[in-house]
Amino acid sequence: MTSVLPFKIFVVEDNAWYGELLMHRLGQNPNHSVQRFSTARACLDQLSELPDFITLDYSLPDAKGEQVLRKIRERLPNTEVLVISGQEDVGTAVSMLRQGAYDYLVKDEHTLDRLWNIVGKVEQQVRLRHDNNQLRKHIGNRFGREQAILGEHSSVQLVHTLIAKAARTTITVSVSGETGTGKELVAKAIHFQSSRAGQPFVAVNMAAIPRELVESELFGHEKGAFTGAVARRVGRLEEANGGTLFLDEIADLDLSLQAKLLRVLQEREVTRVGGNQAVEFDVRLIVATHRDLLAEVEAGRFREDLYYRLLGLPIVLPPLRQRGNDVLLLAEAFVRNFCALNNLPLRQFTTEACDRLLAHPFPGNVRELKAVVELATVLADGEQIQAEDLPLRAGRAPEDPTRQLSLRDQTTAIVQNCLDEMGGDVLAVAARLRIGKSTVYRMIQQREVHIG
Ligand SMILES: Nc1ncnc2c1ncn2[C@@H]1O[C@H](COP(=O)(O)OP(=O)(O)OP(=O)(O)O)[C@@H](O)[C@H]1O
Repeated sequence: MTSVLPFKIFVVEDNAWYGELLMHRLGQNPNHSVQRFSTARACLDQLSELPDFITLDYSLPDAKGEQVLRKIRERLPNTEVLVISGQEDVGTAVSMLRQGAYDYLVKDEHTLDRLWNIVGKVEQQVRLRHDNNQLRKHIGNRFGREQAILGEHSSVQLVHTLIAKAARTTITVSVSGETGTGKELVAKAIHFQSSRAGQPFVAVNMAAIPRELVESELFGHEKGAFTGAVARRVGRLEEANGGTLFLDEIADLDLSLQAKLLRVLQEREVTRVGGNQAVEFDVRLIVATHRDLLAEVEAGRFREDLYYRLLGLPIVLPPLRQRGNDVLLLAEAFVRNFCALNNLPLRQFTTEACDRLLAHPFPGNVRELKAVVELATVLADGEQIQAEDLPLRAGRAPEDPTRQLSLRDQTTAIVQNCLDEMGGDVLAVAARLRIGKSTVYRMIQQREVHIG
């Protein structure tokens, strides 16, 4: 924040003389814009002007300090309120501080100096917070320009539409897709397109944290909560407050922690490990997995209630091999960026190189494609990237988890295979597979398998 932006102060004081005194002192800083109100109502009516700081006389003609403070904090939770009282009363001071007052001053000969120091500190904090938000917005804009989700395939266009829809609200989003398909990119795009762009984006990968540390990573811990907890630590949920929490590889979360996460999400408050005070939080949740979460539910590895709590708006990222010519579009974009970044003359793919890229199954998806074309750019001798420059390893595309065969389909395939091998001899098949012959006969009767 530059010094040109005024720091807006409301002085709420019914004693005209004292009010003028406060205004005069605070107005000595040319960056301060100070307004005085002699009643609580007049101040509350003007809160839409978004003051940065409020000094509040405890005894106003139309309300007591507690009521006014509560109303201000409900509407402007980030605006600091300094209570100034004519009487020294420890009980009142404690109660006001508990309700979130920044400080409590008693009117005496030191009040103006103390007020000056406090306003200086708060102003610094507010300006820092503002700078921070500006920076985050700037990073967000850069993210938008540099980290665009590229692709013309209809499936990618649908992803764009869903991202825009998700960004308009705080709905939970569940992103699924094989490794390297861009799940984290989608999560960031939603965050940076949403009104939370100026707030934190916190990503946690469930598969990357040792099981015994997941709880304290997510929910935080108090000092001494367990061996090694040498200091209090704020959890990732609290860290993401006001912003977006991205839980990657959610299927790897332990069953016992799934129950705890569900509770925390439902109550919208979290208690640090070893602590006893619940802290409220406000986060948009985005989860991702490369597994079929419903299959995990069916297999008893993922809680059904949590599944439905997390499903929200599902976004499915298709594997690269199902995105047609997007492979070439992405490959060219990656080469262009890589050449620009390394001051290399632009390299083009030969027709054979394009054919090889189109034929490769890319089990590592976009991440693999990026690595392959960047290496090829380095390896290429001339201005063209030849098919031989592409370091493509022979690999099988991973099974699409949503298309995995059910147990029944697999049984049918095995029995059919065996029937074919044994020339339709039901008894031999039953003996070999150690299943009852009536099972095989029933499958034939129900036309699940056939002889010959
Ligand atoms: N459509 C896309 N356009 C441009 N870059 C992409 C696209 N999709 C993915 N990428 C890039 O591919 C890489 C992998 O993407 P990302 O990390 O988002 O995938 P992921 O699905 O979260 O991977 P994992 O399953 O391993 O966590 C990143 O460098 C990302 O920028």
